[in-house]
Amino acid sequence: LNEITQTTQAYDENQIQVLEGLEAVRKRPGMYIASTGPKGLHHLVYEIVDNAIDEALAGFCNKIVVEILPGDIIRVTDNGRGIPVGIQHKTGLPAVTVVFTILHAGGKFGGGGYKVSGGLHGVGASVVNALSEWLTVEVRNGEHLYYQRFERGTAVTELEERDATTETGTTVTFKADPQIFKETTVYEYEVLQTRLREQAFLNAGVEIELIDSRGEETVRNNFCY
Ligand SMILES: Cc1cc(C)cc(-c2cc(NC(=O)[C@H]3COCCO3)[nH]n2)c1
Repeated sequence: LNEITQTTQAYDENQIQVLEGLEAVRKRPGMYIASTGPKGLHHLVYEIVDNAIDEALAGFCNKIVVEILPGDIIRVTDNGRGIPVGIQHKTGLPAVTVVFTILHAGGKFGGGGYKVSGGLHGVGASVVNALSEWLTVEVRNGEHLYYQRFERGTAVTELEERDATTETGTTVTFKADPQIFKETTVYEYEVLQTRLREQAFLNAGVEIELIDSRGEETVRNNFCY
């Protein structure tokens, strides 16, 4: 009984932690991203790409695709191992759900929950999730495709196990929340292009492709050094 109680209890406490963390991000976005203007909007993409780059630095990914879809929806896909889907003992939640809902205030290098100038060092996924009208994550772990959807940071589905697949990788699709980004939610291709080229240069061996499919003609650029 204790085991069940423990899981149930942990779930409740963690639920509260999740809601408090995400509420803080939505209340004071400027504490977590540069601004809620165009710079902050583009920063959302960089936070997600940073996670895929971490996987590449770990040696398990060599291709990252960033796509701007109609409606200024962003899709980032990597061909890494896939974020773990196993249940995390502490929270009783799948690890991938924790990545998107628990505010890892300490960051990778310890310290407080404050923003570090260069970004959130690969722990910004929950911040992006909190500031998105909706976000979906798809994980391919070589056995199945897993899927989960969030709205303004709150899970609106469980982690669903879907079709079998031999592929591995992670895809995150999100729409920035116009309630947060009041000035604009339109991405500038050149701004993303400049930053992604830089990231490809700094992380030699990782191919980064940028695709803009918002217009009649799809525009694409590949960066690989
Ligand atoms: C596009 C995107 C967005 C986010 C938030 C994470 C990732 C991501 C995270 C990882 N990999 C992991 O988390 C590691 C860590 O644990 C072992 C399996 O791989 N690959 N890709 C990719």
